[in-house]
Amino acid sequence: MLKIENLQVKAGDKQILKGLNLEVKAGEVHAIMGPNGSGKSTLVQVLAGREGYEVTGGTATYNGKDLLAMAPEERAREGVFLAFQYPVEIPGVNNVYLLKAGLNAIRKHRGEAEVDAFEFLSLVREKMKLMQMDESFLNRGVNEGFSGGEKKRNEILQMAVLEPALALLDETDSGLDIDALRVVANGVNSLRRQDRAILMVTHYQRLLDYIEPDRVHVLSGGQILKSGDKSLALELEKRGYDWIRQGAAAA
Ligand SMILES: Nc1ncnc2c1ncn2[C@@H]1O[C@H](COP(=O)(O)OP(=O)(O)OP(=O)(O)O)[C@@H](O)[C@H]1O
Repeated sequence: MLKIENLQVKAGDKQILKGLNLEVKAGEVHAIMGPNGSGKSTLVQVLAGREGYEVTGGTATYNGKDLLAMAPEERAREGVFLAFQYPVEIPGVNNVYLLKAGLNAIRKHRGEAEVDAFEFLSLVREKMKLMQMDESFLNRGVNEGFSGGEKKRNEILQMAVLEPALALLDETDSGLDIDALRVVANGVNSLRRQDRAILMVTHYQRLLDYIEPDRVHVLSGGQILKSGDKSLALELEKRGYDWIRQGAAAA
């Protein structure tokens, strides 16, 4: 579904990604871990099409298409979804409006009719129940005044309603209390499907106890230095990142 080859990305004067390779197949969940400032957020932001980054080399192919050549809204319509590390507040735009507009844009792109009001409401209610969110959140401004954890739940609610093909989650676990972590993980797990891929950035192995990844990658210094199964995350928890950096430098 997603194939990244030799991706090089700059922001300002800084070369952040320095030849990153990664392949994620449909049905798989991959975790990206790595030290602060290594380029994890940059990777998912560039895949989602955020402005401010310059791709200086390499490719990213999504379902056979050149992802980097697509406008951000085109990527979203084609099923790419990014749950932000720091979800933005959009005062004046209520949550239910955003969800409906997003869903209708995707349906229109697929040549489907707009969602029926009744069908939409029952879909949203079902997903809010899954995320253990009170319905009063629907009529509030998007993330406006939400607590940190509520914003993260709201990101997963959006994802559950929009049903993306490629979900990118940037530190969705940060700032969540223990119960909320379980709720968010349940929400993500409910979206695991053979035709969907999930790429999640996290610092903590504990998220991976709830959402079991197929692959774990260590991004350090702008490259994937090591990949493995979930046992790699346990090893990182014990040993940190230095041994990986040293191993790469020696190679
Ligand atoms: N616009 C920019 N101009 C200059 N440097 C930038 C810019 N954007 C990001 N960077 C730098 O690029 C590096 C990678 O940032 P990024 O946010 O991708 O790291 P990260 O791996 O997600 O870190 P963390 O784990 O702390 O969230 C950082 O050193 C950051 O300061």
